[in-house]
Amino acid sequence: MSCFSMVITTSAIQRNKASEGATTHKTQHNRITRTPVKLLLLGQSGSGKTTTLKHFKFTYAYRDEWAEERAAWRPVVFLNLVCNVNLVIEHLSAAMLNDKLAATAPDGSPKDTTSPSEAPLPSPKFTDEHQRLCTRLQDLIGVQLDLERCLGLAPPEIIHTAADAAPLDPEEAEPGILISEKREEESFNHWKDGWKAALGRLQTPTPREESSCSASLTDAENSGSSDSKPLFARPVGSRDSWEDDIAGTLNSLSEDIKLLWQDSTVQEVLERKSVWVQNMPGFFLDDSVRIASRYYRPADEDVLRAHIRTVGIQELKFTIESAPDEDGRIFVQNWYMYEVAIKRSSRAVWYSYFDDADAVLFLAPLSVFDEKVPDEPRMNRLEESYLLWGNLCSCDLLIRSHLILLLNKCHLLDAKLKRGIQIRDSVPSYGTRANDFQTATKYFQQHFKEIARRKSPVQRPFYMHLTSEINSKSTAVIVGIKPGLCVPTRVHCSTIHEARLGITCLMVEDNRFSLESAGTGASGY
Ligand SMILES: Nc1nc2c(ncn2[C@@H]2O[C@H](COP(=O)(O)OP(=O)(O)OP(=O)(O)O)[C@@H](O)[C@H]2O)c(=O)[nH]1
Ligand SMILES: [Mg+2]
Repeated sequence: MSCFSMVITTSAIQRNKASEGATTHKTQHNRITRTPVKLLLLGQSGSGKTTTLKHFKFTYAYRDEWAEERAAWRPVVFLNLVCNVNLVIEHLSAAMLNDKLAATAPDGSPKDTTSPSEAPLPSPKFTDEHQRLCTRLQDLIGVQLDLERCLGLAPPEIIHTAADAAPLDPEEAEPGILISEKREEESFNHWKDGWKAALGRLQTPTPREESSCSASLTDAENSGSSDSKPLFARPVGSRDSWEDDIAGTLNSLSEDIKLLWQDSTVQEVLERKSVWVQNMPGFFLDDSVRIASRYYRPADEDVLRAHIRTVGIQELKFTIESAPDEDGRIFVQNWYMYEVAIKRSSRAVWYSYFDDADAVLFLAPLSVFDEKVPDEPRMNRLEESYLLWGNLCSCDLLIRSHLILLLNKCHLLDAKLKRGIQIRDSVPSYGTRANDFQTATKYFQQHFKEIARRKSPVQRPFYMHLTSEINSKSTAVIVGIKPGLCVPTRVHCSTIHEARLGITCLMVEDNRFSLESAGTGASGY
């Protein structure tokens, strides 16, 4: 079976979008429709699933479609920035309070330490200006609530209580992972009709779907409607007016936000608490002045960097066409991609809905090796990825699907290691290996490979890539699963390349094309 992948850089895509009008001979050619491709995107929260979808949308949507989508992300960027500020203020206020308490304590000693065994550090130098900043920026708490309400964000995920919880699979039951299967199923039932309706739409294409190249990022939960929706619900009423109100508030606080983020004491407070805001999803503090300008409109890069948590299933459809071959044939192929944001406990229910998936793209961020799963403080995030990956590999229902493992956020991993963060402190099995990028990625790759070997009911190949999904200079997207896949005309490739061994990456950079066998990827087994 042959497989190949295509890696497209953002800059190349933009150039190609600029020349969209160039393909004018469609009607004179024989159009041959190929079997659709169905791709599943899985991975823990924040692993980069939506970002991957955005890459595809960015690649295949017409300019006006993308422009509309991009504009719709403006309030999400606002929300991300406001959350960044509120997080910083929270830590600053706590540190100032701690400082005050220490000053009034009988021995007058500051309480801040880097670790209990270390001597107390001298207190950071707080001034009245810090207090004033906290006061002036406190309006942003209300702004955050307004934005969340206006964006129609879903309530927090189901909270698993010990009372109604039971381990799903005794083999997998680990301390701190008690999950209510019943409540997950209720949640699943809430949106699975949307999934069925989505399938219905696939069977009766709308005129838009029949057009030569269309893309729509829709929310399967609301798929009873034929309109495509952006990734979140828009509020009723004049969107421009509430967005502009928020833009006005941000604009009036722009200078304070900048002062806050550039303040050395604030940086010291965050560092002591090991709060790396810059590594968190949706970090925009370095761009606060630009974003808080009254006429701000998101750039493509902002959209890739913005984060809003996906609930349920997101669907992206697009059609790609080959360039006409010598016989004047144009191959047309529909692609359906689904981001599945469901807890691991409900996999038994939902896997059956995807058993015909051609491939599963599993995203596992490597930079999270020292982070905990929110709401499950005893679980390491890398450990969660291992669990999810093991579940996927062992699933009989998905046995026919190709597995592509993207070890994502590599540049963040590199940055953490360069800051001196020791992997062995969070991953004891790492032992005394060198704490560098190469050794670490080799170790993590080996671990994922080993899980696949142990858990797969039958031995099958899978493909592994090191990626940075928001780094447009490196791997951006991977497409192309089936033999004979159409190569989109938009990237001006007229040849279909088949890989002899595993995955081949088609590199498109600065108008130059090259094929790289496996690139940063590696096959399993
Ligand atoms: N620095 C960095 N950030 C990334 C990378 N890939 C994704 N992100 C960011 O990580 C955040 C989360 O990415 P998403 O694509 O929304 O993650 P997701 O898997 O869809 O998350 P949920 O919908 O919450 O399950 C976003 O702010 C992205 O911009 C990466 O390679 N490097
Ligand atoms: Mg998502």
